Amino acid sequence: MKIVFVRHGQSEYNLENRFTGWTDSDLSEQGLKEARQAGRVLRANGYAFDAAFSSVLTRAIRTMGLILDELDQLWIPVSKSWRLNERHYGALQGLNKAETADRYGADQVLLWRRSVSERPPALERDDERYAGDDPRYGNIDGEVPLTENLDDTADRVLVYWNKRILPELSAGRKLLLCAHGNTLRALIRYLDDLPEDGVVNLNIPTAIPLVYEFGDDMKPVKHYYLGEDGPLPPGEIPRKISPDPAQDMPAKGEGHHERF
Ligand SMILES: O=C(O)[C@H](O)COP(=O)(O)O
Repeated sequence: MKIVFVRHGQSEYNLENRFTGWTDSDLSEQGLKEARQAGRVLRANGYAFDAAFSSVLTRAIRTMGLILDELDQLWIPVSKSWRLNERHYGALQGLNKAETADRYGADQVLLWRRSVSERPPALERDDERYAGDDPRYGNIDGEVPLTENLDDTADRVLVYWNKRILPELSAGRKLLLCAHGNTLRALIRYLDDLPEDGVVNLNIPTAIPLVYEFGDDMKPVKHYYLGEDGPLPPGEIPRKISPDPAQDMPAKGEGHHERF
């Protein structure tokens, strides 16, 4: 049983090095290319899907569409849920990451970005960035978040994983999930039972298909990133020039890859 995880291609906010979270920043030109390339990689490896899942944020939906287009599979059932949205970045949303580090210190910004328990300052409900009035969140059970840490994100992602994705996966359907850096970190932390320092050092590159294979007990047995010629050897993730410093961390920051 297999599921392919894909972080969306580079977004406009990624390009501008801004905290994004629930802001609906679309793919940049580069991100559009990356998403199509992810589709071509999957096609070159003979992948075809029975169903696909994404968040309700445009960058993930568009990435999913471009991948399915490359696979000539735009027709398969797709499901979108706010539960797969990026971690809510609170009042940091829209701010430049480097300027925020200058203002609050790099250590504080690293905690906001990578710790599992640290919540960024919360948004106020009267802030124009508050998502509560957005019709796409009309069916949310509970309140639209004002900020989240990685544990909060995991709580809502795992409800969807257990209720919607796991049953399809265990029925043998081949699935594609297009989501976000921190949504995928939260999910992978759970699937691989990563310790806290493992997840702090876990960075997910944009638009590189990450395959998870499961055994009959629905525990992951194997995972690997895909390149055009098949699974990439550990540590050989295509490194992209990214304006987002976290995506270009040296080997020390690639804890996840060491686990292959
Ligand atoms: O929401 C964001 O800003 C990005 O998608 C992920 O950002 P991070 O690397 O700062 O967590």
